[in-house]
Amino acid sequence: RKPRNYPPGFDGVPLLGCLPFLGPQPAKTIMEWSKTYGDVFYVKYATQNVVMINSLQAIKETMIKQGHIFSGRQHTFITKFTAGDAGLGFLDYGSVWRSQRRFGIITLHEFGVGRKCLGPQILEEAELMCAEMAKHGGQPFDCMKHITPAVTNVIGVLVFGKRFEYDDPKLLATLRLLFECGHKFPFALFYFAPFLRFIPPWKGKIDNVKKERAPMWNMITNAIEEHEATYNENSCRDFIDCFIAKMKEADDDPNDNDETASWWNKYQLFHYVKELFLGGTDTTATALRWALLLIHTNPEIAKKLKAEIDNNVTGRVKLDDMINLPYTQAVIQEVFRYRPVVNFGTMRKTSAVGTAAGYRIPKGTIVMPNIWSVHHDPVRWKNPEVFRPERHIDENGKFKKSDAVIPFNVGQRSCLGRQLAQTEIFIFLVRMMQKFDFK
Ligand code: HEM
Repeated sequence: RKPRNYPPGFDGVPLLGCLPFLGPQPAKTIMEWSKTYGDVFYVKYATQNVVMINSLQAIKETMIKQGHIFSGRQHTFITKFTAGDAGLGFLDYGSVWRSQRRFGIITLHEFGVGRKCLGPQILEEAELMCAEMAKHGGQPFDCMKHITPAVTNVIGVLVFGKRFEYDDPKLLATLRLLFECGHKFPFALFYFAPFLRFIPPWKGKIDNVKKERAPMWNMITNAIEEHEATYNENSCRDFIDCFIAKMKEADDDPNDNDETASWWNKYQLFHYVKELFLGGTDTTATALRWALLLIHTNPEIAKKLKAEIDNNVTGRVKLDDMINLPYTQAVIQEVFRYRPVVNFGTMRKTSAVGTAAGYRIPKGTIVMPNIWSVHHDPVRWKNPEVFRPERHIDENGKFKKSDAVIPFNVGQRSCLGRQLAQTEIFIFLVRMMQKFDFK
């Protein structure tokens, strides 16, 4: 029996729920279903009901206005397997998540995120990446082969205080794992249908990730040990050092019974570091890949973009140049609108009873925003399936920042790495456009 005033929805078939009906583009299918059920409705994923939020208005109503209710996470077999139920992204809502999140924001800011001084660091990596790309001498190549290591190195510098050479086995092991996890691992399937882990071929996928992740996990463990051995409280070199400082503070105050204090430990540090790599690399690299593909397949847009950059940026690009590049900003915003990278955000769980579009959402409900449907809403976007950066330019030729383009989701639980990703995408893209023609 459904709880009172529960949203309408779709149960599908026993055991699998709606899974057999989602098709190759689930976000598009869910958007289609919203025509029948409305902005807020439930679907059964395997055996679990998930409330889908399909409009900007309902996403703001739940994730911003009722952020204290709609910001939890559920722990399942797969969150334990991939994230140890630690780190940041899979912590449930509450004081521990809040204190770890605050630490993440402050520490990233300390090392330049959200400030102009980050620009030159990223530019240095962009230069090295472009040099690798130039070695192909104009012949076709897989751009991800160069973008992913470069983006990984940006996180590496923030977290470990150093970058890797592109042929370093440690970097290559990290990239292999990113590929295994990011592209081939059906996380959502295991989240909703954990029983599949006992059944071939799904069991094989779990075993494969276990094998592939060992070198990266060892690398992080070794880096933490090296940092501990060389730690100097007068000079915090990177994210790991800042976390060690917190661990020492907590050790020095054994009377501190606050539940957040016990989370300053090595297990948490390990999972936090791992998550910055796994959450921040493939996403940013994929956004850049979409940008290159869309520029390449739209020669008029490519020409306009290149002309703007050539006319307004002298020499190496700086973050200060952004203000003079409205069309470039429009292209980036349109890439995010058109292909949002993370269509469903990350599953949220309600920590108390909430409301959405007039329905009652019980405590403990899994809720998913459909970012795709916000970005392809035909009422807001004329011809949403057309890639058209001009829609983000106003009548005076200025860039119009849109609060309806939400690739990082919104509210207190939105992406921790938003500013970092946006800076990287701007610098990498402009530098590639300065160096190459993507014909
Ligand atoms: C284009 C690049 C990126 C996109 C599209 C993206 C998107 C997202 C989305 C949709 C979420 C879920 C937020 C929610 O539940 O509402 C998220 C969470 C998160 N992202 Fe990103 N992300 C990107 C880059 C990064 C980078 C570079 C980092 C690393 C610094 C990062 C770290 C995280 C973390 C730690 C969380 C969990 C936050 C929490 O639960 O408090 N992301 N991201």
